[in-house]
Amino acid sequence: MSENCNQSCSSCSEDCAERKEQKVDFFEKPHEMSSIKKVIGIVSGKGGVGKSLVTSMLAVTMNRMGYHTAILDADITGPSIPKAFGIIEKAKGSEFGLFPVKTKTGIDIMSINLILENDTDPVLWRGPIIAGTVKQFWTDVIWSDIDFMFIDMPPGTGDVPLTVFQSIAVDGIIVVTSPQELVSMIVSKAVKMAEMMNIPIIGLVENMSYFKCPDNGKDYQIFGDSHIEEIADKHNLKVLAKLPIDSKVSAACDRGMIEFFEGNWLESIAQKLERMEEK
Ligand SMILES: Nc1ncnc2c1ncn2[C@@H]1O[C@H](COP(=O)(O)OP(=O)(O)OP(=O)(O)O)[C@@H](O)[C@H]1O
Repeated sequence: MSENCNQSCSSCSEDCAERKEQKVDFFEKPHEMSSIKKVIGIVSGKGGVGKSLVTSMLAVTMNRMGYHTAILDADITGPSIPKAFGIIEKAKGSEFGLFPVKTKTGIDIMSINLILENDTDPVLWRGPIIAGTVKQFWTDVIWSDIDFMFIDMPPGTGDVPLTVFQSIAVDGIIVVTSPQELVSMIVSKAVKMAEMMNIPIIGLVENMSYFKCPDNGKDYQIFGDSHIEEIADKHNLKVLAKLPIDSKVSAACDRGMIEFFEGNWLESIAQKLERMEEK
């Protein structure tokens, strides 16, 4: 016990043996007309590492396997999901709630850009408003018969992702990293956050891991040697996939054609998620 103990664990940050955790359930219920079997959060330590790409590709991969998938784009200040799927129409509502927009292959999507009149308008909102909007995507949107919902989380481990994890009953998270960032620190932060929130980490995905030269077929580690395996071992986690830098993938995102990407990099993750669904 700290020598300055004031007997109030809720206002103290000491990690002492006497600490009494207060278990408060802040979970929000989804819309009463919604049916969502599994919810997977995709997180990253910082922006631009490919979190939205991994979210999109996972939804596409599981959709190809016959599951009804959905994406809740919780990245309110940097929404990139509608563009990757080439969605230009806006979300519609009824007296009961708001409906997600369906992609060409039937994936249900909700994103701030499907509501804003002009999707180039910046979202200049403070944290609580942003977190409130994400909560509404969960409580006010009618998500029908969803087998797997993927949440593209806001980057980092700050206020907004914390509120989202407290409000939405997430079944597991996948951490996306890239070799050039401070992976060790970022994974440690994500692991701590998941522990605090009591959410299982399904594993790590290393994006932009290597480049496969089309001329000689060799793999080159453009951003230097990867340390993802050691880091995963340290935290008793699994490396679920390593994605190459592939200009066809970024071109597909830019043209709104991510549903038609070719590659099976995420199939092993999809099979792992499939086993979760059976439980
Ligand atoms: N493996 C890859 N190969 C080629 N381009 C990639 C790859 N991964 C991501 N990109 C491109 O990098 C850009 C950033 O990716 P993405 O939007 O998925 O990152 P993010 O982590 O979600 O970023 P933010 O948090 O800012 O939304 C996109 O243009 C995407 O197409």
